Amino acid sequence: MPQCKVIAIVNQKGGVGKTTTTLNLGAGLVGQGKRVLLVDADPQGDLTTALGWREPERLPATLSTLMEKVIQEVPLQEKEGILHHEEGMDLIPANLELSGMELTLVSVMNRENVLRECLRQVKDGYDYVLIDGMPSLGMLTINSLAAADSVMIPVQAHYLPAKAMTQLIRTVNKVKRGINPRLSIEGVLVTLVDVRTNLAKETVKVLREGYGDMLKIYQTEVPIAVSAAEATTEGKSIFSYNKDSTVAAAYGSLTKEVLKDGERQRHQTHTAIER
Ligand SMILES: Nc1ncnc2c1ncn2[C@@H]1O[C@H](COP(=O)(O)OP(=O)(O)OP(=O)(O)O)[C@@H](O)[C@H]1O
Repeated sequence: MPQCKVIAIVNQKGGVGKTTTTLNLGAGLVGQGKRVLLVDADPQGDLTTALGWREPERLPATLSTLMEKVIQEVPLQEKEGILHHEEGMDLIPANLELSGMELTLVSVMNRENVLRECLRQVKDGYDYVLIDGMPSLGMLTINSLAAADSVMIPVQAHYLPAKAMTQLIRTVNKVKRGINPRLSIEGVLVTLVDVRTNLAKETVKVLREGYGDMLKIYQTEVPIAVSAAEATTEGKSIFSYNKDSTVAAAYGSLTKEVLKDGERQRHQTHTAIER
C-alpha cells in the first residue's frame, strides 16, 4: 500500500506564499493523479476561503472541532469535517475558533501531538497531506511539525530571511530531537520573485550560495503575478484559473520536483529495508 506523505508548509513570517503554495501544490499533485488532503492550520482560514468557502465561521466542523475531539479522546468518524473541492482536493477547513486552540493546548497532555493523532485517524487513502501553517512558532506550528514527515519553507525573494530561517531551522531541529525524529526539511521554495529587479536576483543568489549546501532549494522559483492572487479570489487553483500563466508553470514544475523527491526517498527506504 502506498505511504501517505505529510508535508507542513511553514514559515513564521506572514505573507510569504504558504497558503498559495499549499493550494497550488495540492492541485498540482491532484493533476498528477495523487489523492490529496489539505489542512488549514491557520486560524485566519485563508486556505479555506481561497478554496471558495467564503464564510468559514459558518462551517459546522473545522480543524478545531476535530482537535477538540482528539483531546476528549472521542474517535473521529470517517471523513468527519472533511470538505471536497471540485478540483479534487479534500480540505480540513479552519476558522477563528482555531485561535482558541493555542491556549487549550497549553493545558493538554501530549499537547504537541494532537494534530498528529487527528491526521493519523483521517489520512488513510491519501497520498499527500499538505498542512498550511500559521505565521508564528506557537503550539499550532509545533503540532504541524510533529504531524509532518517533512517541512517546506516558502521564502519571499526580495527579503533575505537569514534570521527567521535560522530560528525556524532551530525549531525544526528541536521538534526532530524531542518529538518527531522522522522530520526532515523537504526544501526551501523561493516565492514572489519579481524577475525584473536586481534585488530579487541578488537575494536568490545569496540564498542559494548561503544555504544551498545545507538545504534543498528548489530549482522552481515562483514569480510575482497578479493571476496568483486572482485565482484565490475565485476559489480556484492557478491551473484552473489560468493554466497558461507563469505561476501555473511554476507550480507545475514544483509539483514535479516534489514527486521526484518522493520517488527518490521511497526508493532509498526500500533499498534500506532490503539490505
Ligand atoms: N506568486 C504570487 N504572485 C502574486 N501574489 C501572490 C503570489 N503568491 C501569493 N500572492 C499573494 O500574496 C499574499 C500572501 O500570500 P499567501 O496568503 O499565500 O501567504 P501566507 O504566507 O500564507 O500568508 P499568512 O502568513 O498571512 O498566512 C496573498 O494576497 C496572495 O494572494
